[in-house]
Amino acid sequence: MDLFSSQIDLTKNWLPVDGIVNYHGPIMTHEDANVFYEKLLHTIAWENDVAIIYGKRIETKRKVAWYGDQPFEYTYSKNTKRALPWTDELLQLKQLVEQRSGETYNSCLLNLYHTGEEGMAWHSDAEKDLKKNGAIGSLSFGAERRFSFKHKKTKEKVTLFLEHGSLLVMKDTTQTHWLHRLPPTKVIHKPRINLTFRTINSL
Ligand SMILES: O=C(O)CCC(=O)C(=O)O
Ligand SMILES: [Fe+2]
Repeated sequence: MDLFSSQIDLTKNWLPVDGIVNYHGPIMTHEDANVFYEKLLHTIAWENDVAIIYGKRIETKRKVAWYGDQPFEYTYSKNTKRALPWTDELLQLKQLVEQRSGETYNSCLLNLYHTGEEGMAWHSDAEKDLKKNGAIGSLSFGAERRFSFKHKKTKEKVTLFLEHGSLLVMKDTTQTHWLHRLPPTKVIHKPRINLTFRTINSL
């Protein structure tokens, strides 16, 4: 084994029980990650997300976009979106994430957090349209942010940092037993883009 090729153990499971989370660290050069970040910022059809909070329809500051192999309808935060056809950059990134994770995906949800004050609350990605126990490949660009898991029963927490150009893979029973969130923070002022590659059950 070449101990100098990588400091990161890809086989390490960050969850102690009830699921599998592997952090691959950056999977491209810093320069390539910069190019993808700029391209995604300018070519993705970013839209404000809507959420229902205490029965009220609220537009989030965070922006989202949804792409896929087919015009899948995907219900996310009680809001239905139709997937757009892949862009060149998204297809390249999908291929890279598929190679690195050894999984396949047919869709991608993108999130744009303009500053650290935008985040995502505790949730799991286990909507009925998503393949049960399917892998989710999460690519991050821009500001490095903290990402946390919380066990639904024991409330045990696990936290890691998601670097520019990095890949995190959540698989097995992770979504059944664990919540995850992107906590807001006042100390980060730069944007972050996250792509979660997923598998939608197609009819
Ligand atoms: O921004 C992230 O790292 C996670 C986003 C997320 O959990 C989601 O889109 O479901
Ligand atoms: Fe999620």
